[in-house]
Amino acid sequence: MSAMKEKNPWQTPVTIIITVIGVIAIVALVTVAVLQNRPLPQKYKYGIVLDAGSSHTALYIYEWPAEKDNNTGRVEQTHSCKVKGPGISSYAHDPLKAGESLRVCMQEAEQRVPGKRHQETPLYLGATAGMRLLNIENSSASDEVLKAVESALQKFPFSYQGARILSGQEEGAFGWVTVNYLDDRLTQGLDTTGALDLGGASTQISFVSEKFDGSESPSNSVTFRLYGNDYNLYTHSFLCYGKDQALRMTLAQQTQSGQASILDPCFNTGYTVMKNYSVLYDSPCVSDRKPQNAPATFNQTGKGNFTECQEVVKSVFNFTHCKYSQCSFNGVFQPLLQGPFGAFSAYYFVMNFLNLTDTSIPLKAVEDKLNSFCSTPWNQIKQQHPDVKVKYLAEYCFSGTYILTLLTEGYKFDQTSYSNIKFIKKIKGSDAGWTLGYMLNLTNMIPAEAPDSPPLPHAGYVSIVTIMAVLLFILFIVSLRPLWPRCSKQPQIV
Ligand SMILES: Nc1nc2c(ncn2[C@@H]2O[C@H](COP(=O)(O)OP(=O)(O)OP(=O)(O)O)[C@@H](O)[C@H]2O)c(=O)[nH]1
Ligand SMILES: [Ca+2]
Repeated sequence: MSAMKEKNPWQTPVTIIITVIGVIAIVALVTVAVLQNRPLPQKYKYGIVLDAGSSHTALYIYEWPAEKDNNTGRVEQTHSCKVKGPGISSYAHDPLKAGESLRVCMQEAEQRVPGKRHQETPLYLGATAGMRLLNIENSSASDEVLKAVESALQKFPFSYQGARILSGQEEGAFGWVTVNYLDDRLTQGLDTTGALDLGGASTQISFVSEKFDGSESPSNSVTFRLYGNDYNLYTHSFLCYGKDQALRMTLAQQTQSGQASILDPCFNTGYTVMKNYSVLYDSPCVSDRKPQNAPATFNQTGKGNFTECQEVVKSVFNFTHCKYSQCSFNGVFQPLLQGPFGAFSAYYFVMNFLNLTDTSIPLKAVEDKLNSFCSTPWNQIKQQHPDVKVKYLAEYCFSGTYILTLLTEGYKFDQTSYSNIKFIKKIKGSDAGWTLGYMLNLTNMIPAEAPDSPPLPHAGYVSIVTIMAVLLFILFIVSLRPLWPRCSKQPQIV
C-alpha cells in the first residue's frame, strides 16, 4: 500500500485570498444593507378611552407604532384598569364623587404612558346605557355627572377630547369595528363577524347581512367605507335589556300586585333576600309599573326552576307587533342572521362560568345544564364556588336563562346559527367592546381607502440583498476560472 496525497486546488494562495476577500465583501455588503434599512427604533403613540358603563367604569390604554397609524391590527390594548365602585350614573346625587372615582385609574394611566407622550395622548370618555337612562330620568343630573367627570379628567396631563353619552347605534357599531379590526378582517376585505354585547343596562346586536340594505329600517343601518370596502351594517341597541335591567323587569313582572314576598324561579332554592320596592322600581325601565300601595320591602326567595324562569324571562319580550318583514322583538326590525358572531361582556362572563362556551353542543344540552344549575340548592352552589362574588353567583341561574332566551327567542338563533357564536373576552390581548372602535374612528386611524401597498418589507429586502450578494460572488469566482490551478486527473504519488 502506498500513501496517497491529493493536492486540494482550493488551498492555493490565490483562491484562498479571493475567497476571503469575497466573504468579507458579502458580509460587509449585507451588514451595510441591513443596518441602513433597519426600521428605526420603534416609537409608540398612545390613546386612552374610559368606558363609563352602567355597572362600572373601565379605563383602556391603547398603543400603536408612531409611524404606522394606518396599519390594521397595529393598535393594541396595553393596559386596562377597573374603576372601584359603581358606574358614573350611580353618582347622580353626588356628581363630584363620579369624578373622584376615576382618579386611581387615571393615575395608573399617568404611570403607564411615557411622560413625554402625555400631552399628545388623546383621552376620551364614553358613557353608555346607565347614563342614557339617567338622561331620560333626569337630564340635568346626567349633565352634572358629565361635567364632574370632565373637570376631573381635565386635571390630568393628557389631551382631553371630551366626555359624552354614546348612542345605542354608536355603541353597537363600534363594538363591531373593534371585533373585525382585531381579527384583521377589514384590510383583507374578508367576510365580517357580527358583534353581540350584553351590558348591565343595554344589549347590542350588529352584523352585516347581504339581504339588508338599510331601506327597510334606516335607523338600524350604519354605513362605513373602510380600507376601500363598503359595509352596510345592521345594528340595534335594546335599552333596558342589559342583564341588570332585564332582571329588574322580571322582578317587576313578579311583583305586580305589590306582595310582600315572591317565589322566584330564577334563583336557587334556599336563596332569600329582602328587597326594597322603591329601589327596584327606581329605573325608567320599570318605573311606570310600580304597584300602588305596595309595602316598603318584599322578600325574594329562590325556587330554582329553569322552565318557569324561562317563562318569566320570556314575558319581558314583546313578540306581538312587527311592521317589518321580520322582527327580533318589541317590534324591532332584524334581517336574517348571517355569519359568525362574537359575543362578549356579560355573555362571556356568564357562559364561561357555566361552562357553556362550547357552542357546538345541542341547545337542548344548554337547557339541561341550566336546568341542573338552577335546581341546585343555594348552599351547595356557595360551597362549590367559595371564591366567586356572591352577587354574581346568585344571579347565574337568571343570567344564563336570560342569555339563552335573548339569543334563541329574541334574536332567533337556532341550532345552526347558535354554533356560529363564539363567546369571547379578548381578541389578541385586547378586550372586545366598543372602546377600541370608538378611538380608531375619532383618531381617523381607519382610512376610507386602502393604503398604497407597502414597499418590500424589511425581511424581504434583506433576503434579496443576501441572495444577490451570494450570486454575485459565485459569478465572480466562476469568472476567475482561467486563474484556477489545474488539477490533474491522476492522483499524484508522493
Ligand atoms: N359574573 C360576572 N359578571 C360581571 C363581571 N363583570 C361585570 N359583570 C356583570 O356583567 C354585566 C355587564 O357588565 P358590563 O359589560 O361591564 O356592563 P356595563 O358596561 O357596565 O353596562 P352597559 O352600560 O349596559 O354596557 C353587569 O351586570 C355586571 O355587573 C364579572 O367579572 N363576572
Ligand atoms: Ca358596556
